Amino acid sequence: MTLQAAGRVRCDRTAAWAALQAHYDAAGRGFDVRDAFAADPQRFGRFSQEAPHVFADLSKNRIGADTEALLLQLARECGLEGWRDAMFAGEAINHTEQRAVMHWLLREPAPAVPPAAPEASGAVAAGRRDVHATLQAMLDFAERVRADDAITDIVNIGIGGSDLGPSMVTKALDDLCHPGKRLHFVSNVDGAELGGVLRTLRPESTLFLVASKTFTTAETMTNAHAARAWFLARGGSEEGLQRHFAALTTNVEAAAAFGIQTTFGFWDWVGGRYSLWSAIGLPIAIAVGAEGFRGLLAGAHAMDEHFRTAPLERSLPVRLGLLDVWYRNFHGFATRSVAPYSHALRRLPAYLQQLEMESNGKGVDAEGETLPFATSPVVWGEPGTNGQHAFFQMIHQGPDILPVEFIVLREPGRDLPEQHPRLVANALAQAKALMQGKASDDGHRRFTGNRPSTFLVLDRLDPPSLGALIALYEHRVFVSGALWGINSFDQWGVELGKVLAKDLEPRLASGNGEGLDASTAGLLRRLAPGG
Ligand SMILES: O=P(O)(O)OC[C@H]1O[C@](O)(CO)[C@@H](O)[C@@H]1O
Repeated sequence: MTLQAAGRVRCDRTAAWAALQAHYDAAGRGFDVRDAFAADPQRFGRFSQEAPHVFADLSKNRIGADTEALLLQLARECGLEGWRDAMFAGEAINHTEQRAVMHWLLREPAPAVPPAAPEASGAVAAGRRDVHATLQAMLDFAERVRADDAITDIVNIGIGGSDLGPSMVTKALDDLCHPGKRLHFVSNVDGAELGGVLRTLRPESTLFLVASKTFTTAETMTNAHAARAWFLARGGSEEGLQRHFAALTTNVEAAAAFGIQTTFGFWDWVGGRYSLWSAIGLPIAIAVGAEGFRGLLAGAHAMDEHFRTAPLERSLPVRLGLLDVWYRNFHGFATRSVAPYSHALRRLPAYLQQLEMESNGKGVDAEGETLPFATSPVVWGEPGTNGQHAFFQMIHQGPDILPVEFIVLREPGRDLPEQHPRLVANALAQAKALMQGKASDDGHRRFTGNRPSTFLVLDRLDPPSLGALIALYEHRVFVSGALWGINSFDQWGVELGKVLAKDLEPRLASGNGEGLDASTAGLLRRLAPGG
């Protein structure tokens, strides 16, 4: 599909792009957030945004009203609204794989269709028919596992999108998790991970979930076969396998060939990194129950509706996505640090790394033409306050500008709530210090300030708020990807390494480097037994 046929215009081919460059040269480069606050008493209100379950303060960023107006013009000239509507209409916007992009459909409440929803296309109508029956079957299964005292350990075997979402969410909702179920997530093909988990388990009290959209991913299949061998070697029977293994996949035939009959399916229109809302979310449903899982979906749906219906200038995913474009393409900021001030959200940065960098880490536009500008920032981070005692030195005083995104909960979690004010005060203090800086004659003690940050606030970390937060990030990635003119929904960049690993693995035994480059051949010899 050409960009033009899709009603899209690549950002650098718009009038707004040139206007933004001129605006950057004239005012953006030298923009000082402190001066902007002094000049505009309404700045906090102007640059904050309510969205379902999430409040965002963008006011400490290097943007003025004129910047945002131009960015919004850019979004309109790029055809963002049409592209967003195409996703919600079930068009095959993932054109390199000929697939619709409908993770949002998994979150629609059953059976109602939102009254203002656009006319359903074939893909949407078909999806609606399947989604709720599958969801109900999966939630019933989750409730049965929750009620089964004989099952104490659930092992999710999956990688990438079949691991990061459920792993992040179950940790985030730990306060609500079933106290009698231990969840384990095994992703790495390094046997140390599965081996370490298996050492703590008994086959009769363990449920393995083999989570793989394709059911072909080498790491997952290797670990699944090893888990099955472990189960059988410890007295488990082939019939027992049926009670102790379930598959979460779009490839039901491959799961059956593996010997698993209990399979919860999903569809090719759910991208791996967008799949925690599908059967891939089964570990979440076991942990927090059907009601909790439905709460997660409801929160995400509320954010979907916000994204689908809010005017661009009041849409939080749009405002954040535009800020990303402004920072990446005009200021040249190469990274965004994510700092959740919440131990429960400690895996959010890892989750976002896949969501953002696998979606928008592309160097060509939708037509395959090499892009003359940068795309996804490097997303990284650690929970606060830990990051403060590690890399915040560089964020405060290093020569690079590293925008930070703080995520803060108004209400404390279950444990030691009296420590919560200290946690929140630290987040506020970091954001303030970054912006304000500190004058000093001693360069070592000087803080230049004017260092940008965004502050996201959730009232509490419950399933709806978390669902909304994740959907917010999904749509924000959609926005910047739409402007960059790329396909945010494929991931061809992971393929080459997979193919080469297949060739190299058998060579490791002998160290045979024939036909390889000198470096790889040398390393092979060094890594071969006795090398
Ligand atoms: O769920 P699957 O098919 O095992 O894939 C796992 C992951 O591998 C990738 O295809 C590539 O790393 C991801 O996009 C995906 O989430």
